[in-house]
Amino acid sequence: MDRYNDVKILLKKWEQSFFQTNNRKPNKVSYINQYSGIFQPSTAESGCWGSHLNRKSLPAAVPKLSSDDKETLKASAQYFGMKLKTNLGALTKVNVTYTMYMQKFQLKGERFGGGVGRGRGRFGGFSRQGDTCYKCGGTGHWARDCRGRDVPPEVYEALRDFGYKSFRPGQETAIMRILSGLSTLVVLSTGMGKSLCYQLPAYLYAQRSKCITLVVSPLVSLMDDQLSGLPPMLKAACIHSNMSKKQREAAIEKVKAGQVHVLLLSPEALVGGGHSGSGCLPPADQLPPVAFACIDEAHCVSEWSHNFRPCYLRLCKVLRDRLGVRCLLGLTATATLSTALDIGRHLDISDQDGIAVRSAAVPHNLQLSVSMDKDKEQALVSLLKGERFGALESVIVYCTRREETSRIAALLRTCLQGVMLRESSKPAPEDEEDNPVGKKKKALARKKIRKPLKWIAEAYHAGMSASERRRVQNNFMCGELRVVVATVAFGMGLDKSDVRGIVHYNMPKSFESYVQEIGRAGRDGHPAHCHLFLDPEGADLHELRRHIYADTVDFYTVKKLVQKVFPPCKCRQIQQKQQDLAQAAEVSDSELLEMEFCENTDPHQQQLTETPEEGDGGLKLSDVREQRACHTHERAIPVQETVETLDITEESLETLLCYLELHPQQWVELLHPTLSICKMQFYGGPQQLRKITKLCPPVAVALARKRMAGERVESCDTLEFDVVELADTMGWQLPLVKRGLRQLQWGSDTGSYGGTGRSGVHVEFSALSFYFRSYGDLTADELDAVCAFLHGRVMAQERTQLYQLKTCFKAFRSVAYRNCSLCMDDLEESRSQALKELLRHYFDKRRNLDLSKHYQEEEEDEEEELNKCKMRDWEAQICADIRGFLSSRSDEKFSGRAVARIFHGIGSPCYPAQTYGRDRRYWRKYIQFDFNEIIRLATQEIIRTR
Ligand SMILES: Nc1ncnc2c1ncn2[C@@H]1O[C@H](COP(=O)(O)OP(=O)(O)OP(=O)(O)O)[C@@H](O)[C@H]1O
Repeated sequence: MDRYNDVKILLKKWEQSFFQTNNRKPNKVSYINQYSGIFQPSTAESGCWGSHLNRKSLPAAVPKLSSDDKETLKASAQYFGMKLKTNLGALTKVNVTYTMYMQKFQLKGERFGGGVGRGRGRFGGFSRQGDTCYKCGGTGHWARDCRGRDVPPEVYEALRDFGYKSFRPGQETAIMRILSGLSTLVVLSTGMGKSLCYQLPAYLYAQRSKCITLVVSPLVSLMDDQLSGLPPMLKAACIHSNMSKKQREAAIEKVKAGQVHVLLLSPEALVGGGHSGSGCLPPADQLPPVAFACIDEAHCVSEWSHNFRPCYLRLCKVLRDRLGVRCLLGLTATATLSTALDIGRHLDISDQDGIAVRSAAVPHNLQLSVSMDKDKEQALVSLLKGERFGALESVIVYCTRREETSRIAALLRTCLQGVMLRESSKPAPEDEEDNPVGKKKKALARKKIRKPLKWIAEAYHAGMSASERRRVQNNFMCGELRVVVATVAFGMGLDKSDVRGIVHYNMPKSFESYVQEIGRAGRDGHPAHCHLFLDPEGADLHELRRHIYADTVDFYTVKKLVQKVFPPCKCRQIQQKQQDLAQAAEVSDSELLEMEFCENTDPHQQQLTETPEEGDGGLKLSDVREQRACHTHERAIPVQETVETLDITEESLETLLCYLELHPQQWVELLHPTLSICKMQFYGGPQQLRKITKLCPPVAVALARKRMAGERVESCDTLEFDVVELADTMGWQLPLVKRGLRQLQWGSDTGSYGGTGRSGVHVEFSALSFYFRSYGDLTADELDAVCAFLHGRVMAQERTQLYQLKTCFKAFRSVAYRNCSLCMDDLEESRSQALKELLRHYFDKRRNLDLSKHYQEEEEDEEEELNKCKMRDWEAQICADIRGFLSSRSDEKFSGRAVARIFHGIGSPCYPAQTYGRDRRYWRKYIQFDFNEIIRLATQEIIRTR
């Protein structure tokens, strides 16, 4: 009580002085600040930059309290509890969180020239006067209010070590945020120096303590190049699914031994999926602490982005939950403001500043033009001979289709034969001159560029052999090849700063792609030219629509998937039975027993208590669980089998499951992909199997289920079952069941085989599967709602993309020249500026990510009306062709969607382009007609011919 009175007197004094200084009573925040000020850390983990105080290292950093401290704390908690109308537990939680937070900032303050807790007495309250700004090391303000541009000398030293004199726009802000442990999204155009934003902090962190930086990049084929391109002072390794197991293990050993500063990972290597099975990284406690994680091509996180990759969503979750990473850095060259905000949400960037690092969409040194030529081939040749492009040494011509690249390359070789390059002068870029890395590159480049031009034009696409692609790329890199005619596969990760021209022979699929592709020119800051040929008839639009339709799924397929994801369970019946029994006035002994049995064997109730709550925001599984009979089951659907039965790609399947997880009611909770089928062979015959059932309950249950399914088990010496379903039924955790089954191969009490110590039991797990938790008691209405949601979501995505495509077409058309002769020598600066303005507006305007409604509204426009008329005129002919196609393949089964895909020239897992593309009578025949209309007509015909 004495202590309480002491504390009370002191705090009353504080309240008075607060009133005098601030002319108001302390509010809730002031109380919490004051309360937390009492509980100052007496120890601090020294020598770190703060952000790798992640989950792993935080508990160690919380100071130990003396008994005296505890008394004081208890007394003050009592006082503040009264003031804040809260309980001791809540206050302690606030206190500990706050202390950790403060500790991090103090450490940063210390790093940047400040001192820990300076100017703050034991009861001195929380005064910003004594705190140091983590940015400039000064006192009297915090970093967010810092007006100075001072960056600690250590950071500049590191910048010089990297060979640069100054930061480029955006780099400093991003680097300082990362060094402060604040998650950040960097949106900078191609070649603006995004890599430095992770390389420099990784270097500084590694200098300070033994920690690693994770860099996740989707460009697996380029990872080795990325690795060799890192500055020499950064020791790095990479792990991706194209590596052999031995190579991966060697890389992991290096990481564990602390020999690596930066670890490059493919998303699949981190989260599993694809053919790599589970992720490749060992558990967090076997790795050095993770300073921060960098996610390259971060737009793949946003489900509405032009390049959404479902495994990117799981990526953030894995980084946080499994590796304890708290600070994430997202890098992207193309994200509209709305997409950036969406990515920011996934990266948990709460403050607007964290996504403010955005640059103008198009670099100022690029000159843009568009033309609508009738004869594109002739126009391209003229353009490459003209004033603007005639002097350019390195040019990339982008085409949509692979076949077209070879044709155009051959055309250019013929038409540009003997045409001399026009004169051009090109001084060395300034900022790279003085740095050792830049100098080395430059010297190398000069050596290579001196080689005379040997080849005029070559094709490049993903269908070519790896060696052929390498040859073309190398020739282009060293300046021996002038023009590469390529699909978008060329250029990702291309480190050639003097590409002088980009020509789009076909329209790109979105503004994002356009900006990304033109961004490959003029990375050295010198003028570069970009030209786009827009098909006046809109043929490119039809081609690109095909790609959009390739990803969509019809209602029938959605329904089949929903049936697989939510198979019915017995939880509702069990619950009903329990309620009936409880309500009965007289409960017989036997009923009681049965009830007990139900309680004990209801795995889902049991699992509920064992399952950790995950995720945040929205109405989650945990909320819905309260109201349901079923508390979710663990399920697995084999990837390959599902791809074949539903005829959709693995990526589309994963996307659909992601949509279900992202729904406010979180219909499923995705877990790490797993091998779900267990095959067991008992070399000791049925006798050995029976013996093992007594030792291993999962085997007993598997055998019992087999018997219940009506199979004869007496002479059985093999078992095959879905191990996920089995573990769920038993209420056991899957890893435990799997481990138990695996151990049977070695157990001495399961029998010895041939005296080898082996038990004579062979256990094998196969069938990589999507593994998730889902409900089994959804009513018919709920299942319908899930189907409607999923299909609606797919359609919204389709319409959004179609709308974007159309907007893109209209924008390009609005600034297009009638033909390219008007801009092949001179360029009207105003048109180039107008296009840049359109792009800036597109990237900077905040809008709804779901643009499907706009598409519906636009559908009413003249063009659509015209298309509808055209469809009506052609309907009879299309139906006749559908009938012809179906009768030519009468022994095969088709859905309306499968037929529409063939008529649009879209391959699928069950109807591949290699087979169906051979019949030219139907393949791609109706590409200019609405895909959904063809589905409708085809479905009609299929029903009629049944
Ligand atoms: N502060 C700097 N000063 C001078 N040059 C720099 C600076 N930062 C980066 N660079 C140079 O800019 C070029 C492009 O950098 P980087 O590859 O990091 O760009 P990027 O934005 O990651 O491009 P991409 O989107 O193609 O991956 C490199 O040659 C690099 O050396």
